[in-house]
Amino acid sequence: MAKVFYHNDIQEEVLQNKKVAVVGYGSQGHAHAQNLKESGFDVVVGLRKGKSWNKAEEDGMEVKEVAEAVAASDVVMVLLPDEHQPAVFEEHIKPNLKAGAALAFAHGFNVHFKQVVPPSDVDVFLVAPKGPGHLVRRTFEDGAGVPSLIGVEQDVTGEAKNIALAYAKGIGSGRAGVLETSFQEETETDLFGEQAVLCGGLSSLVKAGFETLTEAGYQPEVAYFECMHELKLIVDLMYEGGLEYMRYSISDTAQWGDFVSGPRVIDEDTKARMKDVLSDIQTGKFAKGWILENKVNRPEFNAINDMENKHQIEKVGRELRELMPFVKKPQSKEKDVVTHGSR
Ligand SMILES: NC(=O)C1=CN([C@@H]2O[C@H](COP(=O)(O)OP(=O)(O)OC[C@H]3O[C@@H](n4cnc5c(N)ncnc54)[C@H](OP(=O)(O)O)[C@@H]3O)[C@@H](O)[C@H]2O)C=CC1
Ligand SMILES: CC[C@](O)(C(C)=O)C(=O)O
Ligand SMILES: [Mg+2]
Ligand SMILES: [Mg+2]
Repeated sequence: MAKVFYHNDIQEEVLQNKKVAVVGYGSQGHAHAQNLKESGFDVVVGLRKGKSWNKAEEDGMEVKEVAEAVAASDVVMVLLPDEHQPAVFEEHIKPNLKAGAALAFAHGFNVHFKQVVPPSDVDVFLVAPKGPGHLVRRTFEDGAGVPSLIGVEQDVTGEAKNIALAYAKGIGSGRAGVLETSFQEETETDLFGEQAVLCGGLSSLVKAGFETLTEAGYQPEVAYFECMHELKLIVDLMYEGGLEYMRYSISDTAQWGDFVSGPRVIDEDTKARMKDVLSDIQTGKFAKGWILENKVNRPEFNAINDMENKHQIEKVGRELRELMPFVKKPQSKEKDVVTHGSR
């Protein structure tokens, strides 16, 4: 089994006398900054003036322009959207990085695909939480945490791994487990997971199920509860006890249906297409396409996003969730207004 580091295995002194700049205050940024601060570390948030700046100040954070925050810090965690990192890095981060400082990321995309080339006199590591930023914060507040991967790309001080471990502990990941990886493995597995399973695969599965039922004449509300709402309840069981515990809780009829019909829906052809998705990630084809899409201001991204938000499952879901006050209002609602803002 891979070595997994937990809270008590990790020494945090190596980070205690250092200033940490968290650049960006979005999904990951607000969680890292607040968790690290509450873990007793000295944190400054690096931003441009605007929505996130105001939010970070309201949350009681010390906030500076990116260049100023970087110049004042020993560890610089880059938590900007991946597509904005190269420009901000060139203009504001690289010229202000102190020799011997550490440059850190929560995803290896830009370093692995050489969109960001760090100077040779700094440590470079990643601490990549395996969960959405809002859950990095929420689980921390609940006394738990989200697991993280750490990886070291450059180690000029000889302390890069220990700093990465202390950082991971500071955001709460020591409570869930910290695993060592490389930038390549983190980048490729993270992109694959979000495309084939967690986001792309799942949203396509949910929509296909909803459309199959509604096109057969069933009520959209019934289809929504069946294919979207109940998914969380089923996944919670998998999170707690794997497929086995989920299958223990469901009826034997459902379990038999799982065994005989699941492989009819997700079959060897699906797996072959998953392998194609993985191959496009490994060869850099996906990254090239995403970088180009951003260079031309995202026409395809925006068109698909508009269309997806108008899907019947979204409309019926909004109406039904209004009637379930116990369902948490998504903080990401703000994302609709701010685009990539202070979520
Ligand atoms: N989202 C997630 O849960 C996960 C993300 N990651 C990784 O973490 C990193 C951050 O992602 P995520 O948290 O989603 O990012 P967000 O899209 O939430 O980041 C938005 C933040 O970046 C700021 N920002 C954007 N452009 C600039 C700029 N030019 N100058 C200064 N600040 C800017 C925004 O400020 P403003 O309000 O001024 O626009 C805002 O504070 C990425 O590498 C991602 O892959 C890793 C694991 C999970
Ligand atoms: C699953 C999507 C993710 O990789 C994440 C929350 O871990 C991301 O890039 O947001
Ligand atoms: Mg990701
Ligand atoms: Mg991820």
